[in-house]
Amino acid sequence: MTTKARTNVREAAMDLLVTIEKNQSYSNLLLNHAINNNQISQKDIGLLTELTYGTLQRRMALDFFLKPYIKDHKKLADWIIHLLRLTVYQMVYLDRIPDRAAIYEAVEIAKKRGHKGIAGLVNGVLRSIQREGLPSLNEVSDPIERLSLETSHPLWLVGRWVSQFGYDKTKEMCEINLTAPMQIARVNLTKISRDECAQVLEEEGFEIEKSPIIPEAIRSLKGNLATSIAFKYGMFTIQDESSMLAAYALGAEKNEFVLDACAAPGGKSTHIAEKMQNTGEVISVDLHQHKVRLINENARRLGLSNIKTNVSDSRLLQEKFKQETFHRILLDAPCSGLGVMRRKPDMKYTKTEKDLERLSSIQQSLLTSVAPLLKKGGTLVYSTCTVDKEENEHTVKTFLENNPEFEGDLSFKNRMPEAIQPLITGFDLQIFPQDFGSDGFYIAALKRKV
Ligand SMILES: C[S@@+](CC[C@H](N)C(=O)[O-])C[C@H]1O[C@@H](n2cnc3c(N)ncnc32)[C@H](O)[C@@H]1O
Repeated sequence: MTTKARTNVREAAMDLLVTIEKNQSYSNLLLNHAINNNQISQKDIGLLTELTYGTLQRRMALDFFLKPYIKDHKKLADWIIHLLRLTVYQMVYLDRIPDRAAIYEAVEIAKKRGHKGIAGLVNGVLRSIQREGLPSLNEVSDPIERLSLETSHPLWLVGRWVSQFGYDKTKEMCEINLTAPMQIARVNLTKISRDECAQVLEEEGFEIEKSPIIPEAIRSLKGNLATSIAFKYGMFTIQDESSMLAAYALGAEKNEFVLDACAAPGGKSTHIAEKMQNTGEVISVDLHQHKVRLINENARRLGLSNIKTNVSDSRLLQEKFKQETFHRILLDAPCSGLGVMRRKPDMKYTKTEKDLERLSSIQQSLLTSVAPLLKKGGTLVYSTCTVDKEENEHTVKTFLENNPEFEGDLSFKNRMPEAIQPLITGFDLQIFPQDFGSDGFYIAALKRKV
């Protein structure tokens, strides 16, 4: 890698970090945009991703390290702060980059983007850190505050998780959230077997491993599966293993009539439709036209003709469908997404406790509104990609208290993949990211009494 290319990558990472923070926009979307716009070479994509995600992931710890060396944080332009964070990230967490190289590159960027004085300041701060070392996190005596800083999770969230799940589980979760997630795909069994799909991808140059958890899932050890020819031919869907469990819990059978009430972009609808072997009908509803278009595109790519989409507010579906219409209903509710922080690290700093309260009331009203559409004896699955008792257990408990014609479905364990069954004791399941390395996810299976 030439020095010039490296400078460009760091500068691109710095610009990305500025934009992500300013616009509070999604890091994954902006990263792809930056790769295409800056014509980042294939071999530099890895470094750009690592620098951007790593600096975002570790932001609070990096600020803790920088604090004694910056007199007035507020006086510095945003890009200088991001440049300093980015460089300290390399110095602390990336062994393969020598400190002097990281500092040299930062000073060059500061010269180019600012003036001599700024370059001197950047050089001074970084050289002092190199000479005097980092402040120790052991100085923080409160264990919750220390964990929050060490793993860069907001204090309110760490405190909330500790009170809900205990310190040890929270620590494991915060630590795994700092690691890069694997890319997982669900093979479209209506088109091809898992073995055949793995072989096709290996012939394309990917390195594939079979999921030990989900019988139709594969893991990509090398390469972005979305760029494969097999993807274009609809042989698989990119989806996390935890998300695949929702269709298992629902257990839809051939020729049934199924509602997916919050369906876009269609990850679970298409899984359900595949499990029904392209028979029956899946009604896939979402609030937004542009998102519903994605469900249609995915269904087309996968060759599934048993999905019918509908742009609606699912709280109003009783105006469109008669009571007791569906054999099964999935409500994969809008949620705080605390289970997918590894994929969207910027989210850690934008979510607030208020968001969780607001969501809990939306989830409650969605559940109450779709429930009457279920046939007697039918199955209702409630799921979220979050780890929070208010949005999960509490939402379901309140629903059951107010709707005595529903009960927990204890038989759902038998429908789940074998590897998951030992985790299930009742009618619901909270998956933590540290359980299998998959996303944090919650599923509750309910039944309408006959
Ligand atoms: C967790 S995402 C669904 C992911 C989807 N099930 C999948 O597997 O691809 C939640 C979805 O709910 C939709 N949504 C939010 N409020 C809604 C409402 N009142 N009615 C219908 N859809 C809603 C959002 O637009 C979002 O696409």
